[in-house]
Amino acid sequence: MWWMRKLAKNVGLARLKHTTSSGNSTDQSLAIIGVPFAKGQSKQGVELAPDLLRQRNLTQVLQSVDDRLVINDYGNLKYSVDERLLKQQREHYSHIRNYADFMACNRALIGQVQKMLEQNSQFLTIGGDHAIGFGSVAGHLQHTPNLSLVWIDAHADINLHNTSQSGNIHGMPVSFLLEQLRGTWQHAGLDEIAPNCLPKDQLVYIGLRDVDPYEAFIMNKIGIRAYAMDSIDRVGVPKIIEMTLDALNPQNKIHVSFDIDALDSHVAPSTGTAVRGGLTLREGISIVEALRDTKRVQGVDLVEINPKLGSEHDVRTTVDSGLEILKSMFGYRRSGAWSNIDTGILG
Ligand SMILES: NC(=[NH2+])NCCC[C@H](N)C(=O)O
Ligand SMILES: [Mn+2]
Ligand SMILES: [Mn+2]
Repeated sequence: MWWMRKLAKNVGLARLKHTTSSGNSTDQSLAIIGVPFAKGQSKQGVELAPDLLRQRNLTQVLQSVDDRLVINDYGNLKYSVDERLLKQQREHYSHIRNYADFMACNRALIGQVQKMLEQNSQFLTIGGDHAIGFGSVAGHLQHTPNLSLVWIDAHADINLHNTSQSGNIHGMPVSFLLEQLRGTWQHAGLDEIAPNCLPKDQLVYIGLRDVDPYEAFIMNKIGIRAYAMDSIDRVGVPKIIEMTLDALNPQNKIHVSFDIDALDSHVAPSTGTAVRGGLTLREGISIVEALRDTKRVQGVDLVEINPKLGSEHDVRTTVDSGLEILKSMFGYRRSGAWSNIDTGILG
């Protein structure tokens, strides 16, 4: 920040350390991968979000939050569908939409996430629709088997291929990840592409308000911790955060999968399956701040921003909200940043 440097110079300060920083570690690096995947649902437009966020200066925005963070943008993910996946689709999964594309994209993403974590301390996956939550979390699990997952969403996205009413695979990624549900995808070869999976007690949902009957049945049956909007109303965000962190293994790294539709449609209108009565932006920020403050967040997804839905103003509002969430996720403090300033300015 030029004015701080100028101030430092004018007052003759010996050294002006970091002006805005969140952590004390020196080698923090964040990998970013865009996944322009839109075949998990039927509306065109979500594939434009990664490049739109870049146009809105995603890297610079995150850099301004933490000037020591090294940010590596790996561009947008590419994938190709092979005959084997087409065969799986034909023989077992033709009743859901775009299975082969889903698997091809997520297979590529699983490899990409592992590579990024070998080279960086954290990663951010930008969707695309939430179907890519599978590859992002599965890749994370292959690198870091002891992982906890916080899924912030209006929806549970835990449908099985034979319970989904829409056939949209963005409503199913969690069932590919959970130890207790993977067996329902027995023709998908999951043991090969993603042997490590998530035990149900390391998953917490926050923000639910549109859960399909079969999803509720499944969640209830296997006992999944879910803080839907009604619990948030009853006990408030601080208590929800406390219960979430109590539930998760304190030794584990954390993956935060943030579906923009978790936020209320006033602050995030440009999304394919908007549901009213959601989190305020402040509640969303509070939640990600608390998660960030654990210093255990290693992977983050931001999905379902659709720049083709709504007015220009709607799109701006939605992207702005997404950027605020990411800022807080990666270190922004609403109270200001001061802890690393050591100038001797007050003598
Ligand atoms: N990632 C999302 N926005 N998912 C919405 C899913 C909606 C519905 N439960 C379905 O399975 O089709
Ligand atoms: Mn979702
Ligand atoms: Mn959703």
